[in-house]
Order: sequence, then C-alpha cells, then structure tokens
Amino acid sequence: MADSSSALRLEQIPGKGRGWIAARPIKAGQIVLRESPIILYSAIPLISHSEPSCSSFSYCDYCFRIFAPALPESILSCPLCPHARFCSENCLSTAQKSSHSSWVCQALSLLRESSSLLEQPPERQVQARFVVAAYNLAILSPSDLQSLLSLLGTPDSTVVFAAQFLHSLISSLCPPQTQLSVELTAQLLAKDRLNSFCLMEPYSPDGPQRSIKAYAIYPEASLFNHACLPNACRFGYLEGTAPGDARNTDIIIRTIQDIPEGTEVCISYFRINRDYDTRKKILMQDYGFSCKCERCKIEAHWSATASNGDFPHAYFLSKYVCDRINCSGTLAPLPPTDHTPSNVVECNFCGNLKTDVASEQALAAKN
Ligand SMILES: C[S@@+](CC[C@H](N)C(=O)[O-])C[C@H]1O[C@@H](n2cnc3c(N)ncnc32)[C@H](O)[C@@H]1O
Repeated sequence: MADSSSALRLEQIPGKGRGWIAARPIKAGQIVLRESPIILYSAIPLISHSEPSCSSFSYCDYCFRIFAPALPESILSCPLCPHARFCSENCLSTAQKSSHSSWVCQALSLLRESSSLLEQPPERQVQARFVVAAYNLAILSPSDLQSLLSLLGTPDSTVVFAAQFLHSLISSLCPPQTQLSVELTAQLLAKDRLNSFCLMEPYSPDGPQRSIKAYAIYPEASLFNHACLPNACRFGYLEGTAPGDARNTDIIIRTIQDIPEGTEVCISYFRINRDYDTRKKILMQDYGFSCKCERCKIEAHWSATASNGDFPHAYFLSKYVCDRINCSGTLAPLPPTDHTPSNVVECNFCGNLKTDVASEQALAAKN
C-alpha cells in the first residue's frame, strides 16, 4: 500500500502527536508515500435540492474521472439503481464488489427517498454517504475499519447529534449485516472530519472555484503533520494517469526539498500562500490546533507598514507557489532519476510543468 517503509518512520513529535520522520536523507522530488484510499465517497448531497449543483461535471462513481462528453453511450448504470454510473465495465464490476456493494446500493436508494433526510442540511446528506461507506467497510474489511479508528479525532456534540440521527435512520431503513453502535458511528464521523482529503475538480484558468468531487481517507497519509512552510506536498492524478502502477485515486506524497535524516516530513493542509490570520483560523476551526511553526512565529508579529513591505518567506513562496492564474498550487521537483535531481517542477494543483531555471529567472526578474 505505502512506499514509506524505507524513507519514513513514525515517531511521537512533542506537541503534535504522531508524525513521519525521514529515516534517511531524502532527495527533493522523491516519492515518500503512495497509498490507496480505504474510503472514497462522493461530496455531492444525496438528495438534490432546488438550487443547481455547484458542479458542472458528472463523473464515474468508482474512479471519479469526469465522463467524456463525446461518449455518453459508454456510461454504464448500476443494474439495480439509476443513480450510480460508471465509466467502464471494470469500474462497475470493481464497485459492485466494494464501494457500491448491493447493501450500499440499497441503503443509498432508501436514504434518497427519506423525507427526514431531505429536511436535513446538505452536509448531513454527505455525512450519510460517509456513514454508509464506513458501515460497508466494517462489513467488507474489518482491518481497514480498525485503521480508520486508529486515526486522531474525538466526537463533539455536533458529531454525536449527526451520529444519532444517521445511525437510527440507516438502522431502520437498511440495517447492515453487522452490529454497529451509535458510539462507533460518532467515532467514525469524528475521524472523517479530521482526516479526510478532498479530491477536487480539475483546474481551469478561467473557471469558477473548483468544487470538491469526493472525500478520501488514506490512513498513512493522515499521519503527516502540518507545516506552513512544508517540505513535502500531496499529488493526485484523478483525471490523468498516475505514475507507475498507482491508481488515479491514490495519494502520492513527494518532497519539495532535500530533507536530512531525522527531520520531520510535513505537508501543508491547504494552499501555502494564505496569510497568517486565515491559516490560524482554518487550523483552529478544522484541525483544533494552534500552529507554532517558524513561519507563524515571524508572521504573527509582522506588519507591512512597519517592515517596509518586505514580506517574510517571500523567496520560499515565489519559488514553490504556482503563479498560473486561479492556481496557487505547490511546486515540487519531479522524482530524481538515477539519483540525479530533476530540474523540472510540477504543480500539485494544475499539473503544470516548468523548469526550475525558469522559476529562478522569474524570481530574479521580479526582484
Ligand atoms: C491529520 S492529524 C496528523 C497526525 C496526528 N499527529 C496523529 O497523531 O495522528 C492532524 C492533527 O495532528 C496535530 N498536528 C498536526 N500538525 C500540527 C502542528 N503543526 N502543530 C501542532 N499539532 C499538529 C493536530 O492535533 C491535528 O489535529
């Protein structure tokens, strides 16, 4: 599942819980983790409301690739329900054995007809998709359920309310073939809230903000801690072809700089060009911690007027933030070949490739 065994080791990091440490020196661009999701579910509310969906695309319910508009006849529907559609025989048959099992198909169909779920906010309907996916995991792969439960995340009152509602609804409509309690449901929802990764619609320079297509849980990737100036970043190849034998829904974590042995390997949980106040707010609201990294320490006391506009970390941001319009992804070198570092950097949002020389020149021209 993961490539981390030789490059990374898990340790307790003071003040942060568990985290990944470089087990040996790691070169810039190296892949340190490649992992498939144990849970992957659509971010679209189950029951459509009157307002139009923010997404203009429709996609396969297994691999989440956008359907080719020129080939509508190639789209396959689930034989048991009209809602789940697949881009190939392979996706359909694999989904029937996993994420769209007959129990999932029946549970989602019954939930769609539930008037009490219709009265709930769209977020609850997305949570319903997660709970169905998690119960399905409990039925099909108890060891993956244990991996999910081993992640950080403690239920609070909102999660407990959602768990009570969804557990009771699903148990009455379509009970899973295994005993799953309200308490377990609350635990699962709390893990999902803290650890799920968003899979986004493709980049477009002139399009609206990208919508979230799906949420995925990757237990090993969830153990990366956050840094506001990260030394690694996440890649995904949802629409394209993932490198090597990876699947398009796999997560790939690649280093953006050389990392000495013993150093913690961190990713940023969001775009790195956000300002201090925004980062502080997101980290507290969504992840429940206050970041004490070097960048935050400096920016907490930085003022544009007092500092003559000389923004701290300007060099890092110019070098590693993609400058394409509507992008701001993170740039990381391609993996080294035969221990030779690559001078081509790839953006983890828009996929743009450019030589590092060009980015150095762009930086020099700016200064
Ligand atoms: C996705 S988990 C990362 C793995 C986690 N450390 C663990 O032990 O499972 C996110 C949580 O890790 C902790 N964390 C991550 N980055 C941190 C940082 N820069 N400072 C403090 N805590 C951090 C916070 O508790 C956060 O809610």
